[in-house]
Amino acid sequence: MVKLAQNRYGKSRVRLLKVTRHEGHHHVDEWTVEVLLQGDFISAHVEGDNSKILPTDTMKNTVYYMAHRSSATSMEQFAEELIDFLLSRNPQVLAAEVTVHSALWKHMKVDGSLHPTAFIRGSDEQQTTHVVRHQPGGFQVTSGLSNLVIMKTAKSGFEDYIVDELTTLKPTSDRIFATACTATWKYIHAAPLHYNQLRERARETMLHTFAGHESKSVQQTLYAMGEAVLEAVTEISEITLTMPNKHALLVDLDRFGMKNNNEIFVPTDEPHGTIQATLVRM
Ligand SMILES: O=c1[nH]c(=O)c2[nH]c(=O)[nH]c2[nH]1
Repeated sequence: MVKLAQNRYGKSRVRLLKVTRHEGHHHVDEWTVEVLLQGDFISAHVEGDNSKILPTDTMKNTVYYMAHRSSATSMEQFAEELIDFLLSRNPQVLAAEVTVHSALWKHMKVDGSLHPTAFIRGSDEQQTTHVVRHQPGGFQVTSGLSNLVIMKTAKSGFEDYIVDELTTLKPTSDRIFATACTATWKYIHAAPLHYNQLRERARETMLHTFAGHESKSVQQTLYAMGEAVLEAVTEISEITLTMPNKHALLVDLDRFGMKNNNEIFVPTDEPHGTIQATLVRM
C-alpha cells in the first residue's frame, strides 16, 4: 500500500521582462518566476482526475497577466499579488508559493551620464524572493541575493587551526578572501514593508562589513555580516549566508629566483570551501 505523502506542482522558469515607461526614463525588471501550488490534488495523482488541476500553462499566463496589470514596486509585492489572485480563484489550492529571481540591469553610462533608456548588466548577481501563503493565513516572505561576487586583498588571514599529519595548508595572516555570497533573509511580517529599501540596506550592510572586517576566517566574517544585517534591519528575523571560500593560491616564484610578496596568485573555483550559517535574533 502506498499513499501520496506530499505534492506540489506549478510552472518554473517563467521569464519576464517588464518595461515601466516613466516620463523621461524607463525602468526594467527582468524576472524569472516560479509558481507552485499545494492542495487537494490526490484524485489527480491517484485516479487521473484533472478536474481540480489548474494547468501550469495557465499559471504561466497568469504571471504575464498579473505583470501587466500590477503596479507593484517590488518583486515581493508582485509575488504577493500573484499569490492572492491564484488563491482567490482556486479554493482547491491550500497554499501558493512564488519565487522570483531578478537580474541586475543598470542604466548605461553614456557621455558621462546615465542613459534613460539604455541598460547594461551590472553583474551576474541576482536578487531573490520566495513568498508563500497558506489558505487561510498571511504571507511568509524570504528574500535575498545570490552570486554576489566579492573579494578583499587585505584584512584576511587564517591561522591557529587544527594541525595533524594530513595538514599541508600554511597559516597566513594575509590572504585573498574571494567569495560568491548567497544570502536569504526572512521578514517579520507585521505591516506592508518597503522591500526594495530593506533589501538595499541589507546588501549595503553586508558589503560594508565584508570590506572592513579584520577576518580570522570566512566563518567569522560571515557571522559578522549576518549580525550586522540583523542589527541594521530590524524587519529581518533570520538570515542564512553561504559563502564559498574561492581560494587564491600563492604562486611559488622561488623557482625563478623571485620573491612573491603576496602579489601573484592562481584564482581557483574548485575545490572550494563551503561556509554556511543561519543567524537568528535571541
Ligand atoms: O576561512 C577559512 N575557514 C576554513 O574553515 C578553512 N579551511 C581551509 O582550508 N581554509 C579555510 N579558511
